[in-house]
Amino acid sequence: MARLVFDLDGTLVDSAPDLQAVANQVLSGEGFAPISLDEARDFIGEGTAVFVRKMRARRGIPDSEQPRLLASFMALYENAVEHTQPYPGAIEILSRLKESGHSLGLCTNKPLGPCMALLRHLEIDTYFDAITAGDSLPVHKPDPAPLLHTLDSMGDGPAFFIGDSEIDGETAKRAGIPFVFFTEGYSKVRMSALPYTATFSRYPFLPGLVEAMLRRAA
Ligand SMILES: O=C(O)COP(=O)(O)O
Ligand SMILES: [Mg+2]
Repeated sequence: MARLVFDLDGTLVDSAPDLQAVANQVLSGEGFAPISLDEARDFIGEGTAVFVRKMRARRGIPDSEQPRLLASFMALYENAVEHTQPYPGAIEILSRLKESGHSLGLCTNKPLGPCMALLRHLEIDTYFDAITAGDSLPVHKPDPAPLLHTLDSMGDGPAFFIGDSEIDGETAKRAGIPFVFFTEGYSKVRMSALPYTATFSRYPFLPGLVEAMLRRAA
């Protein structure tokens, strides 16, 4: 059986509309124009502090405002679940993989508060044997520590990291874990630039892919 660690934003769920809504509430409170959904997608991947930094830069808001705007952002982000949708089939396939005996983990740069609020909202908070969020450790992805920390509490077995971005690819590479690339998320680079072992675009393809990778690893 495998240890399957998933990224969250852009991999299991499309959360960009919620991040866009939070950003636009913060921006409108400061008298600035809103950001588009594409901009929100572009800013996701390296955690909330980086999202807020990129959002500020887009509107020319000075660095000195980072702590204050990050705090306003976090307060609204804590329960931002309403506009987030799982990718088609993601939840069913997670549950099928779990029933087949695989161990599931989550390694995200989303902070633990909004991460858990979202998992509870989707009723999948009990699916995971280990969860490492963006603020669980002093470092976050692409540092390999969060991925290795997640795997540590998942027993034994071949490990795979399933994610949507170059940050995830880099994390997997530095941890020495094969990377499975979900192509429908928020990646900003060409696919050929990513160090992936396998790739999929639709969740129903994932169980077969996992079986094939396990056969190859055996
Ligand atoms: O919150 C982010 O910036 C990214 O989150 P992710 O690691 O789940 O993609
Ligand atoms: Mg992601």
